[in-house]
Amino acid sequence: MAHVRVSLSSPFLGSLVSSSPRSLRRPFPLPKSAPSSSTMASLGDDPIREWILTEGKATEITRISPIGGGCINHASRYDTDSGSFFVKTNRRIGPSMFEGEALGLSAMYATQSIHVPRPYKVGPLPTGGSFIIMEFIEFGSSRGNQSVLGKKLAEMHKAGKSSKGFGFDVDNTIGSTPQINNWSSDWIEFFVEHRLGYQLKLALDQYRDSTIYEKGQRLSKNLQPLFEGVVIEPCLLHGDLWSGNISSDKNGDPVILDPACYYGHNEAEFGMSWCAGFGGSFYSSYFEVMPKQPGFEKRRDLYMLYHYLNHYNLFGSGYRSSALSIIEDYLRMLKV
Ligand SMILES: Nc1ncnc2c1ncn2[C@@H]1O[C@H](COP(=O)(O)OP(=O)(O)OP(=O)(O)O)[C@@H](O)[C@H]1O
Repeated sequence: MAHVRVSLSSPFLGSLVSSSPRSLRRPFPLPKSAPSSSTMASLGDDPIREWILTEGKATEITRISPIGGGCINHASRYDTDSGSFFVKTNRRIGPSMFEGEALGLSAMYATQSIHVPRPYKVGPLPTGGSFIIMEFIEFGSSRGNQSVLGKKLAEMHKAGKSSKGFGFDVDNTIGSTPQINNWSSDWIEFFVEHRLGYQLKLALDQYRDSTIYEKGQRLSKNLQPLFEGVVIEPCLLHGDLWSGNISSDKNGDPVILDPACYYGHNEAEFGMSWCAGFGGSFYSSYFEVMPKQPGFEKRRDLYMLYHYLNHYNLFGSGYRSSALSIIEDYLRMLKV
């Protein structure tokens, strides 16, 4: 999914902070009558209505309201006599993007740990494009309790195990950049090839940035000392955990949305922490469930580097110096 990354601590985007990213726009009331035969005949033209009025077990859709906040997709709330549904549509991109999102949501949902919307249906739109229908979540007013967020995220990491190694069953996107998830039994190899390597090559191709490419490659070949004494089990990651994808439900429990899931080193989950505002209570609760591993602090910037490079590739040179200085600091530290 595409994002404009907004971090209160970001020196680049501070003025873009939206005051109410989750606010609903003006709703469009629908007629309350039961579906007529002509409506029924046209249901096949509208697979969203069709699913809601059949498998969704509703007999009428009472209102459809657009929801703001997203960047690349159109989001709506469908209110029905069997509850509300959250629907995203994209008029240009086929179902593969939403299939990736749905598989990620299903995997996280299956851990029964942190609240994520349950995905119901993905499909093509008859006029081109695609849709996803999922559980509608009524958000609460607060951002939720940091300590509970840390604990529940760690529970998800602990419960979400993989028998296939590092990767995911489908590729997905990080922002709008493809994220390759080919399975691998070796975490460093996976991270070097499909995370750092992909972004470095993109920077070379689109900006001809041979400096960042060559220094980044040199770092990639010398990562081993950062992982000494660490046992890395693949665990389910949200993959794009920043403040725009974290909320709370009306009970105050944390909710995480809009994932770019894969199975990876749990510490890679903190790669977006520079846009997430995690505090001390978040980390202490997290580490009670998923103990901190030796060298955690040394690897923290490495995992951020992937996302800084992605921001550089998505949004341009404002992020280049952050990415380059992380690379150069590591080259100095590792003496390579
Ligand atoms: N299950 C849900 N129930 C209710 N509201 C939701 C749900 N999922 C997302 N939203 C809200 O809908 C808005 C758009 O969703 P989302 O951010 O997933 O859209 P997108 O266009 O796919 O993403 P992006 O932000 O990556 O462009 C967000 O502001 C979010 O708060």
